[in-house]
Amino acid sequence: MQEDWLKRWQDGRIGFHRDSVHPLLVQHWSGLQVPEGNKVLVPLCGKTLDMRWLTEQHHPVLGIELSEQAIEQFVAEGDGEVTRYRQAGFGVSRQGSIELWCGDFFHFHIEQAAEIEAFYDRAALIALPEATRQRYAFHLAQLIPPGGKGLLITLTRRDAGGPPFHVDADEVQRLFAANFSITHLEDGECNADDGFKESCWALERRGPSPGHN
Ligand SMILES: C[S@@+](CC[C@H](N)C(=O)[O-])C[C@H]1O[C@@H](n2cnc3c(N)ncnc32)[C@H](O)[C@@H]1O
Repeated sequence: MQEDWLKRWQDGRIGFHRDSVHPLLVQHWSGLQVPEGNKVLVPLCGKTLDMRWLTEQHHPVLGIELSEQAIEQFVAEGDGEVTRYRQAGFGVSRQGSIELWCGDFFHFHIEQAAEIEAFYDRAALIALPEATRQRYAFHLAQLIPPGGKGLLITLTRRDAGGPPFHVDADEVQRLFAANFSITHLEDGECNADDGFKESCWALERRGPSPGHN
């Protein structure tokens, strides 16, 4: 699966990439009331421009992406000096207040996530096959502190293909309800060509349960 993603970047088959900021992010981020200065985790970030928009809202961003090519394209398309260093087995590229960690999201652990307070997932969960989505939801919960908030954009589709994979409201509940409170924000329009329909969710990491030490 990881090889497939690297190959996609090599071949330029990146139809998921948008050349403008995602409208659901612009519409719903402020409603989460994430304080300025809080660092936002963007798992499976590709080279999304949404990360630049988040920095314009005064959030430092930490993106994690398998493909070095994606990261190189992102920084080349941006402004400003790039600093590169290694940390915890990842190659990190920093440009302004965006740091991009090159490697497997599942190898990024809580020790590296100390400053993360929020997250943004567009086309990360839905990029993963069913068996990996449970692991993703659990891993994400380990990285977000109690009270931390995030915006999640999922997708449903008429057929059974993927990626992007079909993730419906029941699955969002199944995956996240144990660790997050979930608010459904909006369903987008169904695209007449491919039958894809996006949905947007606000998640808030639950605190430790009463009596839990
Ligand atoms: C569908 S794309 C979405 C990218 C971005 N979120 C966007 O909205 O444009 C999924 C991305 O996740 C990356 N990826 C897949 N599996 C990964 C993993 N285990 N760790 C880090 N990145 C991964 C792929 O290389 C690809 O760039």
